[in-house]
Amino acid sequence: MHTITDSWALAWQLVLKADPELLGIVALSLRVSATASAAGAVAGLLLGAWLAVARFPGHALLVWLVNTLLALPAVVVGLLVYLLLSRSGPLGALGILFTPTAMVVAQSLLVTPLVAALTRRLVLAALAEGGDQLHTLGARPLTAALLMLVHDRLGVATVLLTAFARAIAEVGAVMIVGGNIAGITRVMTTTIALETSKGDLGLALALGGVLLAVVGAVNGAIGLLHWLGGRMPRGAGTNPVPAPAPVPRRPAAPATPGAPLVVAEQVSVRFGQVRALQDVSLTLRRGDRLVLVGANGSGKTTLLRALQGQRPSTGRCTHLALQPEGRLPRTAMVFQRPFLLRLSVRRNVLVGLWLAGVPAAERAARCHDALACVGLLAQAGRPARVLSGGQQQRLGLARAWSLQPDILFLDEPTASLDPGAQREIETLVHAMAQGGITVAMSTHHLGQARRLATRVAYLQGGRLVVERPAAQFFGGTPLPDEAAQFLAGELGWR
Ligand SMILES: Nc1ncnc2c1ncn2[C@@H]1O[C@H](COP(=O)(O)OP(=O)(O)OP(=O)(O)O)[C@@H](O)[C@H]1O
Repeated sequence: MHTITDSWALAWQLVLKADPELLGIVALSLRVSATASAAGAVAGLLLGAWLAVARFPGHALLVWLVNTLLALPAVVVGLLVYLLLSRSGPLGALGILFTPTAMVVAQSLLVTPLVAALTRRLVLAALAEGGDQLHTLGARPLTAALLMLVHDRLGVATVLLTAFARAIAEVGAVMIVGGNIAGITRVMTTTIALETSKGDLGLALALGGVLLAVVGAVNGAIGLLHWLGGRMPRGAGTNPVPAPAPVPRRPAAPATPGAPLVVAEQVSVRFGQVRALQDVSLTLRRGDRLVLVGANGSGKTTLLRALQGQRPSTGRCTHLALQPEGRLPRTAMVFQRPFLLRLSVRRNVLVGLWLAGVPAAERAARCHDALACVGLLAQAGRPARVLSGGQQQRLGLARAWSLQPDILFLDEPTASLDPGAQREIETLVHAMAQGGITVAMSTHHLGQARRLATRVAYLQGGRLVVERPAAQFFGGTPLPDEAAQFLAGELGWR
């Protein structure tokens, strides 16, 4: 017990005295482990992100291997690197055995599987939340995975800190490939091992305390940076939100209204045993504001996604060239809860433009116009995730509108908004449609469907029961029984 209390006092003395030999050892420990962590981070982050999205024969085996290597003993890594770098080994000609470089190599190998395994889990969790939405924005799987690393920077920092701690605390690898040469390869852990073997347990424990203090200081510095980052001014957060500006009209193209843009033929979608859509045939025409209605689970979202381009199980959805432009229509999708990256409002729009391949020179202006159009210009510098639900949805619309879509798909865009925010979104959608965008959306609000739709489609159990011009759908023309009952039930309050 005495040894432990004495060792704490000794640790403080060592730190306060700033002993030059100790400082040299601490500096080398930091240099070796920080370099190894950086090298392991580059390899591990890329490997983990790739493993999260890649699919190939043997993928599961590789994931298993990486996860198993988490338990790789440092001594084994040391021995392997020793055999590689020793004079008779394949890399012996490099002459780096018993140098800090060899220690960096060994520790990099040790931390790479750790970074890769943790990164893969982190990316998978983020993709489960927002992968689909990044995909509809045009992100390829690996791009989406790498974007998630930017999105979850705090998670990545934690992974890297874990790797650094694992590196600086290991003794087996650095002892074998470094040789514990005083002034050259002696680091904190090898010094502790040496003092232990000499029987100076108090000094060994004191050095252990210093090592913990060093890691604590690194940890604290990262926390401080994060805290300072959070306090940086980020634009006018408390400014009153200006009302949405009138949506600028697109340059008037001599469009052919009513020309077919998307033709769905006998489209069925299955999820395992669930038949989400059954033999749906539908044509979306230029200038339509098609609104899908139906109970929960009736297939509205699935149909919107199929119309946007997700491959159905059977049947087909064909996008036809715009007339007279002669090119395929551009599409964008807005979801009930837009997935926003942990970046500023402005950067969220810019990332969407980047993913869509918009030239860099155009992005800033298009981003500015889009934020102005939804009344979020004053919030451009704020973190997107601190916006209110209605503001986040307007940002989702701005991101979609900035892509200059010909068809805008909106999946229950006002489902979680208060009546005021709902009206704001409706006004924007209406204005975008007036500006020449064809709209297909789903909603549970029949009042909204009545206000926005030019055509209404009613789905039930994955089947398209009826599709009519809005005036006929709501105007008392006889409807199939199921649709009539739905309308009567929903509009019973009238
Ligand atoms: N990824 C999926 N995996 C498994 N089943 C799914 C998936 N997506 C949808 N489904 C199922 O397909 C059916 C149709 O779902 P969909 O989301 O299209 O309906 P919806 O009309 O949009 O519902 P809501 O109004 O509640 O959003 C449901 O039974 C749903 O559980």
